[in-house]
Amino acid sequence: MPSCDPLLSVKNLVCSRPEGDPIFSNVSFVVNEGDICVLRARSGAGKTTLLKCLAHLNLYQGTVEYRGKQPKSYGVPIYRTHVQYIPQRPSLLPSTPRDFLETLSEFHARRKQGHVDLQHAVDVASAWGVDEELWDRAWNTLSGGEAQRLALAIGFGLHSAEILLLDEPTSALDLDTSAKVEDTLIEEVKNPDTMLKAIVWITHSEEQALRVGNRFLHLSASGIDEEATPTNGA
Ligand SMILES: Nc1ncnc2c1ncn2[C@@H]1O[C@H](COP(=O)(O)OP(=O)(O)OP(=O)(O)O)[C@@H](O)[C@H]1O
Repeated sequence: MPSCDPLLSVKNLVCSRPEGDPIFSNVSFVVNEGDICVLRARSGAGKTTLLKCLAHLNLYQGTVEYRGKQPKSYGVPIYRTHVQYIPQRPSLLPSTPRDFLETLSEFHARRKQGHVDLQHAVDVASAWGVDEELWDRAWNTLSGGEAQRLALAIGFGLHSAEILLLDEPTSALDLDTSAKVEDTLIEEVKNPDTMLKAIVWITHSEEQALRVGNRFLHLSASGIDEEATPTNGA
């Protein structure tokens, strides 16, 4: 019988600065299959911090459950392949995109997470205008937009994430390239034959929020509100 648990369930999340004062508290929401949840808030409100909590990369209080179970019951590394955070600035990674993809794919193969299609990542990046030679350049020599597209393509190529947590994924891209990336991501969520089932997507752009989102979440220090349309100037 199919599970009736939401894909991701977040209850009473609190995340604090090292000094102890909370960045946000009382954050509760669910993510269901087919959702592209746009997450907006003023700068510094804690959007990146929230995505890192969801990926179990930050300490938090409260509960995060993926398909009804907490990250530790999957093993945190496995959990992170299913609920995958893609940072805004991948250029801080060591080595090259190809090395990173191969390292991750070896990890996935070892854990028998299914087929690891390296060529798929290369093809997706090409469709987004990334030259193949960039796969072998050091991350820190790539432009912000090149690094951003390669990091996203790696997320796709691994075919293991059911939920992508995207931190301003097109912030470094021009409008045309951004539109291509948006279309690929939306199609991937809509297509029942692909692994990807939902996205939580941070954007400062109201226009982009309206293009990609079917749910609109607004984060503040006191919690998260769901809105019918994205908040102006978030
Ligand atoms: N490791 C840390 N130590 C201290 N403060 C931190 C740490 N990480 C984040 N913060 C603080 O937490 C707050 C939220 O940061 P976060 O990056 O999550 O905000 P954001 O909403 O994503 O911002 P932006 O829209 O500018 O990217 C900020 O005030 C930030 O300075």
